[in-house]
Amino acid sequence: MGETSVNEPEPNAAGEGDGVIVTRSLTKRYRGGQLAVDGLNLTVPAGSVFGFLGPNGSGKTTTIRMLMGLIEPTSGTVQVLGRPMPRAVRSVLPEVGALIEGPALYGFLSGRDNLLRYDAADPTSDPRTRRARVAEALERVGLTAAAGKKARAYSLGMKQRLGLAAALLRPRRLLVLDEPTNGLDPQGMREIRSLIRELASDGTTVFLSSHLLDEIEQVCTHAAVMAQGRLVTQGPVAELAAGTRGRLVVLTPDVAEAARVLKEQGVGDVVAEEERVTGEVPEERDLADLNAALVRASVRVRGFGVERASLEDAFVALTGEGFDVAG
Ligand SMILES: Nc1ncnc2c1ncn2[C@@H]1O[C@H](COP(=O)(O)OP(=O)(O)OP(=O)(O)O)[C@@H](O)[C@H]1O
Repeated sequence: MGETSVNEPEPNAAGEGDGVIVTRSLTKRYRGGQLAVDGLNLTVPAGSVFGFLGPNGSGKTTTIRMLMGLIEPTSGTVQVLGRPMPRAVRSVLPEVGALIEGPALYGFLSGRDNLLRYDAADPTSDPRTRRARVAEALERVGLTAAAGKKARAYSLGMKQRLGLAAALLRPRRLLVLDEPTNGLDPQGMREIRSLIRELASDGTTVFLSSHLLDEIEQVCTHAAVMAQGRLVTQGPVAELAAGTRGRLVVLTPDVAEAARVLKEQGVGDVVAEEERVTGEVPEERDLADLNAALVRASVRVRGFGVERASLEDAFVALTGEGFDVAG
């Protein structure tokens, strides 16, 4: 591309104030004609743990590849750390730690030797402090005890952690993690999540993709939701779900009668379970009126309330689809 660092635009302070990652009308159409990402406007605030959420095939990996300068957009722009990608890829990537599609490891080398090789591949790293740097990264991800084992003997979770350690060999302003807990057991997932929280508490912005809604709710401060290549919504996680009304839950021994009354009162999607009836309350209905109607019909009510809406409720409300559908 004939890129030189001389005529590369300086990091733009105003641009970065807008976000560590900013995409405008970002679009990718693959050669076969598949429109994988369609007009994406993404803004990732500095210091956030940003969840990039979507069912399989919704365009997450394609977007991440464009963010990292691995593939060219068909149209639209990407700025990472205030600089345009892929043009500024050489100056941006050293400040970005990435874990994409599983780390590339040498199975015949130990975890420690893999990291020593990674570190040696970085022309800016000082060989005199290499061992100390690698030891610190191993410690950080909890792999010190297993550092001498060959990488091929590592579990999937240990491989992910080794990949994270490689991303942490130098201080990073941004970490980009593609499905970091994919294939891990619940314990491994918890460990990676707590590591992500710890990194974020040091001020690193973390951008991670996931197809797991509850994972995003547990670890992320902000999220963007994708469906079929398009952005459905983005913002602080608390606000995304707050915009959606949660489900009405009535606890009662008179399940059949309660279900009948609620339907009659215009409640949608009424589901009767054992000692519990749930449903969707229309916007205009006052909950107090519903409660009064139940009491009038002599339904014995043990509990009456609205469950907090989850991100999944928000997704379903925004797309009219279940979250698990493959794109
Ligand atoms: N190299 C490619 N050539 C053609 N089509 C592709 C290519 N890579 C991905 N696609 C298509 O683009 C769409 C988006 O895929 P992408 O991998 O970005 O989604 P994703 O959200 O990351 O899904 P997953 O979680 O399954 O990886 C899919 O329909 C996929 O089949």
